[in-house]
Amino acid sequence: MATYNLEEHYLTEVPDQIALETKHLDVFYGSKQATFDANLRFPKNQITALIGASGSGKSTFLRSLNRLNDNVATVEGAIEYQGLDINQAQINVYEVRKNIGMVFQHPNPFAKSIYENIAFALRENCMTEDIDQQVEKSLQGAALWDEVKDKLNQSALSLSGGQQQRLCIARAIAVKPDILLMDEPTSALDPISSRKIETTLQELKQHYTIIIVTHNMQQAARASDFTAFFHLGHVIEFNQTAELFTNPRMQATEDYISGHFG
Ligand SMILES: Nc1ncnc2c1ncn2[C@@H]1O[C@H](COP(=O)(O)OP(=O)(O)OP(=O)(O)O)[C@@H](O)[C@H]1O
Repeated sequence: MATYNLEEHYLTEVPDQIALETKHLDVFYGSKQATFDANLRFPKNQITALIGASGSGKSTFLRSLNRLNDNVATVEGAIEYQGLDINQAQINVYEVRKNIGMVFQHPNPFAKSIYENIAFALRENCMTEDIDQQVEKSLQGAALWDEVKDKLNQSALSLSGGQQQRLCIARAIAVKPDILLMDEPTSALDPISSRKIETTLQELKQHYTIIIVTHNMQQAARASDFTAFFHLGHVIEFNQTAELFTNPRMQATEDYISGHFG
């Protein structure tokens, strides 16, 4: 497939602050290439949605951003964060993951109390000061505090799926990352829980840059500021979400967002 020229990615307004940038990112599983020459700039304190058909390389790309593909795939190209290429072998991946956190598709709280889920993450990262306060702050950030403040010692597994996912968000933000990666964080949840997380994202973006993979077009349109469209491993369009959904430049984007794909 031809490489698309995405000099400015069709952006109608180029954002002034960039939190993370990929340059010529290629990802291979053995000899099979899953992501081709991905050049994306993620605007700071904004939500960017990654959309595209199943198998188009969204998760592969997302997981590369905080080195979760180490030992799984070969990732070539640069991932620039705070002036460093964090895709270099000598970079400390634990430090990368502290700054660039991940929330997975299925809520995965530890089989510990609600409190311990967060306190444990803090201790693991040597953040042992004011743990009670940090636990409360993180739960408030994930819009869960009011629902759990009277049962912090109960098992996290006693929470509903939506609450568990917000606990995972609280755990991710407890260690004060800069960037939150989210891989279909609401796909296992009911619509009300999903909407609650979408609302939470709007609060979180004041403090974090968020990159979210979603299959839900309404969610991408409602919740994100920017959208990147992946097609057969290529990023073929990137723009302000409102613009991409109302005025897609590429036929493949139009086909996908209007449901004529596959
Ligand atoms: N661990 C792996 N080993 C080998 N191939 C993989 C692996 N993970 C993904 N792939 C392949 O890489 C390609 C991209 O997959 P990826 O999961 O990134 O797509 P996606 O757009 O996130 O799909 P979905 O929306 O279904 O999650 C697919 O062809 C997939 O089969």
